[in-house]
Amino acid sequence: MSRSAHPAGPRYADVLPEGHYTAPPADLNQLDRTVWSQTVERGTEGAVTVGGMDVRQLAEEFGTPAYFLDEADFRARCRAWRDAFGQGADVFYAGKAFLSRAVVRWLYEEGLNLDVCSGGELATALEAGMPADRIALHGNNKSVDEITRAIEVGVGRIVLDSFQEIARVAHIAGRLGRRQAVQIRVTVGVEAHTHEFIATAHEDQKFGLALGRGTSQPEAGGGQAAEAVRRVLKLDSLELTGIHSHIGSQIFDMAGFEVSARRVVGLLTEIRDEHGVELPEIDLGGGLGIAYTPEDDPSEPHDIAKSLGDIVRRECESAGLAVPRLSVEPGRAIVGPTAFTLYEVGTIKELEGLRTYVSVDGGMSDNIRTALYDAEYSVALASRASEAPPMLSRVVGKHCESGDIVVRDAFLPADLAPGDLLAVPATGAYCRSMASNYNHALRPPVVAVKDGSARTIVRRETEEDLLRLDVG
Ligand SMILES: Cc1ncc(COP(=O)(O)O)c(C=O)c1O
Ligand SMILES: N[C@@H](CCCC[NH3+])C(=O)O
Repeated sequence: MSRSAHPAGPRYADVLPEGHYTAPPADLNQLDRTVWSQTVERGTEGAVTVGGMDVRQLAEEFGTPAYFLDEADFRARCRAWRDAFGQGADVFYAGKAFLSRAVVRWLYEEGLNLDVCSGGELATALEAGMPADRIALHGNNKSVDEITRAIEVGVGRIVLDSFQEIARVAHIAGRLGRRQAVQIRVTVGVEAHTHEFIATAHEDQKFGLALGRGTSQPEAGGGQAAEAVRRVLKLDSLELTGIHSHIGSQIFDMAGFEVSARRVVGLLTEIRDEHGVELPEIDLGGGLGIAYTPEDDPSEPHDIAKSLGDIVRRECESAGLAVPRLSVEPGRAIVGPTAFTLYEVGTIKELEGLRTYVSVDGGMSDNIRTALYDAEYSVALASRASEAPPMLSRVVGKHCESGDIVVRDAFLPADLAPGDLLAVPATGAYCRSMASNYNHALRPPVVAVKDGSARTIVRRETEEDLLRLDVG
């Protein structure tokens, strides 16, 4: 079989999307530090290693596809966020990005709190020993059971998302004889520069209560949020501790967070003026972007902490407010860069003059983000180095959909062959947690690697797991 590389030059530009870099990287074997976790490197035999372990050995032991999570990198990121925000602030890891018992223990040990948004996430957190007072419960439609369990176990805060929920949480807390600490989630009217499906602070969407007038509750005086504050302050079973805003996800531009901070402090000022109450907390949510390709340039936790801290302090000083305790909820920025997915190449199809389709043994069931958000990823030949010329490739999965794409446009060596291993970096967030059983795929394991040893923290599904649910 002979496959030719596409000639460099204008033909790449003809088939690549506008804005995509058209020149292949100078060295296909080089692992760009911006997208790989800290212990990943190419070993002396040319294969990629993580935590001192060779991917060929990992594939042998754990199979493919599989997510390999660099535990040292995860812990280092937790510490970086913790240290950047310091004692005067709280970092809540957003469990929706990826949650397992091991992760909860690492978070606990590294001094982070946890944001959960379902009964399942809450159960995982509690089972792994996260103290309830370090847990926040989110969600735009929490069930009565979820609210009841959260109050019974004593979660540190519930973030209220609608007028109905104010009444619901108050009723349940009252029935249980508790006074529950709550924040109110507001939409601050910022258009975050990210994919439409993951922007959450413009007013026309399902989350939060609008700072502006809003449309569904015309009776709400100065906006839905102000009305929510009035209602909560009247309820004995609720203790309003702060205001919450989350503007979206995979955001690089800090300007949106600054506007959000300014508007949230503005609401605190209005609350002080109307009710004579100074709320002690604000939460500015998560949403900080990570590098999926070498072109992405995310901010460091230290710079994020400084920029958010400065703006909150400045706004509070000018309004004459005591500076509230700040919290943030990074999910992707902590776990995203810590893992890569390892696949085995199965079939390769060259479409003359267009690109080469490289099919791997997973796909949209282990990474839905490319199909869902047009997300961009990088990919590297991981089981060996190669001196072959670059070949414009599309890495696709094995599912029955032509949209089943893992990496839309990438350069791989032209001598790629079935049996080679490919690694896709930055798949720690929203890949395993959004994985599905489409086509009855078995969801891959998550394997933690550290200091030359590897252990499964979430095991691979089996056909028995699938059939156990099929009780017909
Ligand atoms: C309320 C809330 N907090 C935190 C996050 C975490 O976001 P990210 O993983 O982008 O940091 C999300 C998800 O976007 C969210 O909805
Ligand atoms: N799941 C999305 C982000 C949504 C975050 C949760 N509010 C992603 O993969 O980018």
